[in-house]
Amino acid sequence: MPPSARKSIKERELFSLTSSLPCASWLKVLLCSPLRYLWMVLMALTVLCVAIQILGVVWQSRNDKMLSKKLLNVRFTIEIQGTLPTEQRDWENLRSSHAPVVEEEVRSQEEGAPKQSAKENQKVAVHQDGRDEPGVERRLQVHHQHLKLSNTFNKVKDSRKEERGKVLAVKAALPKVTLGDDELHLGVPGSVVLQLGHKAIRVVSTLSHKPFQVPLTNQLKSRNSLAPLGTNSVVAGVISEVKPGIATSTCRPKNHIVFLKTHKTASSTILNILYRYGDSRNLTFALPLNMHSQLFYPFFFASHFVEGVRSHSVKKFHIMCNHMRFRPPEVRKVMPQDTFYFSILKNPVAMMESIFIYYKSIPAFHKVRSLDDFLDNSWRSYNTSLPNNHYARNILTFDFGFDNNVATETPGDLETRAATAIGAIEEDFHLILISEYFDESMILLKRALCWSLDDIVSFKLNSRSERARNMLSPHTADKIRAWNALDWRLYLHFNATFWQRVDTTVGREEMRREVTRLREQRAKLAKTCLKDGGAVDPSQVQDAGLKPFQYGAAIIQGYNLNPGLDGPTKTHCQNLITPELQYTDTLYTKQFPELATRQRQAAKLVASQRQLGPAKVSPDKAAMAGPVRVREARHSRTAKSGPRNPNAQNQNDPCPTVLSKITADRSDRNMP
Ligand SMILES: Nc1ncnc2c1ncn2[C@@H]1O[C@H](COP(=O)(O)OS(=O)(=O)O)[C@@H](OP(=O)(O)O)[C@H]1O
Repeated sequence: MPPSARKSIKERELFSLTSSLPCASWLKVLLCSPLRYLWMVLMALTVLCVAIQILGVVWQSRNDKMLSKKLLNVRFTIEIQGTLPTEQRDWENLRSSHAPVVEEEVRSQEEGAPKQSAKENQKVAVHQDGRDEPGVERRLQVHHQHLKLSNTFNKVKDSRKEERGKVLAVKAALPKVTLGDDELHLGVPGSVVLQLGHKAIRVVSTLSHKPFQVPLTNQLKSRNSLAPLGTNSVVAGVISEVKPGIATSTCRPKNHIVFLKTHKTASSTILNILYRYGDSRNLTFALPLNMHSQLFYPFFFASHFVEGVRSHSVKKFHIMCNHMRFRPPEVRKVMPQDTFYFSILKNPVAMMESIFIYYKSIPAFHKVRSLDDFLDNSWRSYNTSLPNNHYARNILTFDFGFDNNVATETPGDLETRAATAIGAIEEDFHLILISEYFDESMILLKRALCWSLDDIVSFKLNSRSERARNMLSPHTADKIRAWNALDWRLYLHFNATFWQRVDTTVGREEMRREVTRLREQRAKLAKTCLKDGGAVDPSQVQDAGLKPFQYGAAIIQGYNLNPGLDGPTKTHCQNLITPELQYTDTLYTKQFPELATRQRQAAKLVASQRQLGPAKVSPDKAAMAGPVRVREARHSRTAKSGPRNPNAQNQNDPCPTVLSKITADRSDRNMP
């Protein structure tokens, strides 16, 4: 039907156009209908939707391809062993400055689907050995609390854009989680936790099919140019099997270790732990030259103090842990680049009480009647240029390699010096433990080194009998804190960072549980090994070879073994209670059998010559085992000839003549 006259000219034109078209009449109806514009819009939308769908399919298939490529290149084995501690150090250094940023990032990303993530996590844990582990949600939550930032995070964010995946976080030190007596190591320091934006599969693993380069930043550069932190950090791997929703993890025990053995801080107990660990695995110790018991303390450490360095007879050292005055560049000449550095501090108040008894013979303490007497008249009895007086003041600061004397009347100087020491220690050490929280310290150490509970169980060594202790008044405690102001600041700082670390890496609740397990294990061992269930006075120690070194006015306790022990149990029990000096000799003999024979012969010769002169050894000390007795004999002589001012530059190193003299009679043990 032709359009009516009322229809507009436009419609008429349209009609004439459509009538000429070779198409169906419904199209003509459509185009001429008053709703034609609506129809046209609808058609356009339909075309748009189809186009979007097609694009989506192409996009998805591209993502699929990338995901499978990525998963094929994820591995749970760290191929380049040496890089891990370096990475951990990165994280440690970066922690303070960047943590809030990453945590914010992690929070904002997790808030999107918190429940889903947790649920998936629960399903996804798998043990290093491949066993599925149930109930890991809580641990993974703990683990997520400790996500820390580094530049790596930005790097990963970039890669996220490329890969269209979703990076959840980069993590500093993935914690081990404990499952009964077993431990699940949730990864390695520097692991990347990925949430790939694909079908809700969450992969927790170490990433990278190619070297994961971390940009070198100021924070990453160590003050002493330690490892070029972050560079060449490679965590490579291949995943053999990917189960959707399965988290994977790994953590490799560290065995390159430096322990700065500070004085009167429970360091002999830690030394015993390290000795047993290394001994049972045939690791090589950086032992003092010529069978000495200390690394020529109180001289600043020098690499040639270590047996095997100058002779090049040892190619690689694993553990260095004898008393030394720390000097980082020299230590690094001996130890591998990826070495883990740790030490321990003690409250200077309790420490001073112990030191005063133990080192009563040093010039500073020799003539005073009591500790209060010394503190009140230190201006008279404390002469910095006399040998061994460094024991009397800020001994921690001294051991870490700093000047222990400070003018307290100039507070600015004190604060600057304390801050410098703290900064340097933070840079040089991965972990600082606290003697007052020994068991908690061991848990932190266990986690940091990726060791087992059995590795860190110990008995208290080098402890004084109750009879040789003095109560201190609050006033005396105040005086000690003022006198040892540098040590006090160190202690306050590292006590705080210790608990921060507990909170951020373990959590108080989990720490309590782990400490309980450690104590149970210790109690079990004590029942098996110890005759009297605990320590006894030295006079009651039956095996002279297990008698601890006695010094000053202290009465240092020892242990007796349960009768009837044999085989590996006896060896294990015996190692647990072997005092420092005896164990050091044993290890030296194991590492350098020929040198040890020669040293013993030389020592015998010196001892027999000395017998011609007046004997200066007390009956109690004379009853000790061979090596201890020899050391004891030389001890009183060298105490008098120790470095006069160990802080002076020319005292950094014993000069060759002094060294060869010391070497000849193995008389380095100025003080225990
Ligand atoms: N496990 C544990 N927990 C807490 N305290 C402990 C532990 N082991 C040893 N100790 C105490 O540490 C003091 C001895 O320290 P050191 O072994 O470092 O002394 S030394 O410098 O090697 O001579 C010594 O302190 P005092 O007894 O107050 O002198 C030991 O009792």
